[in-house]
Amino acid sequence: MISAHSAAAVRAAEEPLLAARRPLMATAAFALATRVAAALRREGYRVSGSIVLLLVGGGNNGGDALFAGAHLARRGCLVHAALLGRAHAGGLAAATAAGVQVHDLTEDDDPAGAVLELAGWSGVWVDALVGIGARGALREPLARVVEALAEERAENPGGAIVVAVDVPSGIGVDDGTLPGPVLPADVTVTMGAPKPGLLLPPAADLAGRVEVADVGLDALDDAVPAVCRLTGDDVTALWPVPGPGDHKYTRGVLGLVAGSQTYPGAAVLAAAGALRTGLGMVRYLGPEVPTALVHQRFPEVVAVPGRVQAWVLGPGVGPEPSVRSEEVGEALAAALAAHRPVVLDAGALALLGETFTDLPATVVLTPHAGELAALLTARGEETSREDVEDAPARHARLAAEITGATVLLKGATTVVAAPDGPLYAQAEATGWLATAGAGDVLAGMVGALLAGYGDLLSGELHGALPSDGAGLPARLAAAAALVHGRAARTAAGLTGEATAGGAGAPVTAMDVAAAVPAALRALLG
Ligand SMILES: NC(=O)C1=CN([C@@H]2O[C@H](COP(=O)(O)OP(=O)(O)OC[C@H]3O[C@@H](n4cnc5c(N)ncnc54)[C@H](O)[C@@H]3O)[C@@H](O)[C@H]2O)[C@@H](O)CC1
Ligand SMILES: Nc1ncnc2c1ncn2[C@@H]1O[C@H](COP(=O)(O)OP(=O)(O)O)[C@@H](O)[C@H]1O
Ligand SMILES: [K+]
Repeated sequence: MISAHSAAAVRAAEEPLLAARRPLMATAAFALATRVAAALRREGYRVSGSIVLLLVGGGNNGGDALFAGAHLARRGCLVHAALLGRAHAGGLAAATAAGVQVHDLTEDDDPAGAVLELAGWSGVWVDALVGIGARGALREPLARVVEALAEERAENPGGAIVVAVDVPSGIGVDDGTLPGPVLPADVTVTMGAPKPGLLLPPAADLAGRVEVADVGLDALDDAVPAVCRLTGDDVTALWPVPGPGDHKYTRGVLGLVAGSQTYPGAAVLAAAGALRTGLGMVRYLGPEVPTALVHQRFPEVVAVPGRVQAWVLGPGVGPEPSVRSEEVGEALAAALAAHRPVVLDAGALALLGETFTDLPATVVLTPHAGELAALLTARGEETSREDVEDAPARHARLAAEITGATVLLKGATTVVAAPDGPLYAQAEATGWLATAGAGDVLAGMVGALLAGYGDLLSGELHGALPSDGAGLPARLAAAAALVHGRAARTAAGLTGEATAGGAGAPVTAMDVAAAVPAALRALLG
């Protein structure tokens, strides 16, 4: 698992070390210099003779860069430092002593022009304007400098390597927002632990490759992270694998109220997602047309009511009131009364306007940005789709707090929030996944996982959710999002790992469901 910690948590972990006079900045700077050298070599450049431009702000973030610049100068780089704030005194002295050429632009009439000129002949730009001490959007003149560099980089994408120190300057460190201009990085060297904004959209998309420099913040090992990203190993540990003692009822039965006469296909897609995820049985409850379609594709689906361990309600049901949405409402009331975990998707989300308040965290909502905006607005928090897209984590958390439920907000990076505990941010999807019905498949997958843990989540086995079971629905939802993303990559002809390159090829939602077993095989061995 990749764990990100808030700026405050990082500062708290630093405090005792600084009090004990541990040389944190020296350690950070040495790691930064090493990573800059490695980035140069990856691109096929020699370190000695490379020209490096340090963009230095007035805080310790700039101090890191100045000390790193001294190391790089001693390794034969030609290092320039553009000072855009009152520079860290020790760092400046070290840099000057090592032969770094210092350009004090704090009183310059046109700092953006001066930086652009230096940037034009530099092979690496080190962004150390602000780190975790940033407050809001970059102020002038930093904003203008960053805008000019970002424009130059967009026009000349194969140009300089951009290395951000700790975070790309000006991102919302704790919430992943972009309050103002930010220079996209190729590499972010982050100190001690990743910061939430390096995992959360939209800021995470500007961080490039994130490398963690170990500065010995051991206190963070025991701290609850602010944001997590599950890796393949976490999913392997979580995924229910049947043993010799299992039968279909112990593996989990999922009740599915999805699809309507208008959108019958969603029933098939949600069933496909659930079945490919692995569970004992899917019970489908719906009208004639979708039932026939489901049976045509999956004769193993049982279409009579009976015992279930979890529910998926709402895919392929329109948001407007209808006989079908009433059925969804009745199923939800029954599931809540029986303390069963439930996934609420599409049409079921519209029921949450005024009714069904105070939900348990075992209810998982799966909105996309537009649906989350509608849900929040219906709950008195006027919100547009753009608001959600600008701050996905904040809005997912708000919806979780208002409803009590776990919220899985779909997008290129899928964010999962419970009312408390860490957020999850999973980014393994490919753009090909943005296709009609892919969300229905995901709803089925989340439902199947909840069914696998259904008795535990219902508190039947343990009387109550065990303490390490708090946050389990969010972890399971994040695991489903990881596998869904990897299945899409597999179906598109990419390798499952998100780091693999290549464009791949279009996929349908059914292709994604069909690729889930292959994605799981790669994880479960
Ligand atoms: N405390 C330490 O000794 C360590 C600090 N580290 C580095 O220090 C950084 C944190 O340093 P600081 O607390 O000094 O803070 P920063 O250097 O991140 O930022 C503070 C500076 O930015 C300015 N600033 C803040 N918001 C701004 C805005 N919106 N527009 C323009 N300027 C703005 C402030 O006036 C101040 O000059 C970390 O990100 C990390 O890079 C690391 O070296 C590890 C050890
Ligand atoms: N740009 C993107 N890149 C990768 N995945 C995406 C992107 N946009 C959306 N997705 C994913 O595609 C799926 C689309 O789901 P959704 O919008 O609910 O579609 P539908 O309602 O038609 O099923 C979600 O899993 C979402 O996370
Ligand atoms: K920075």
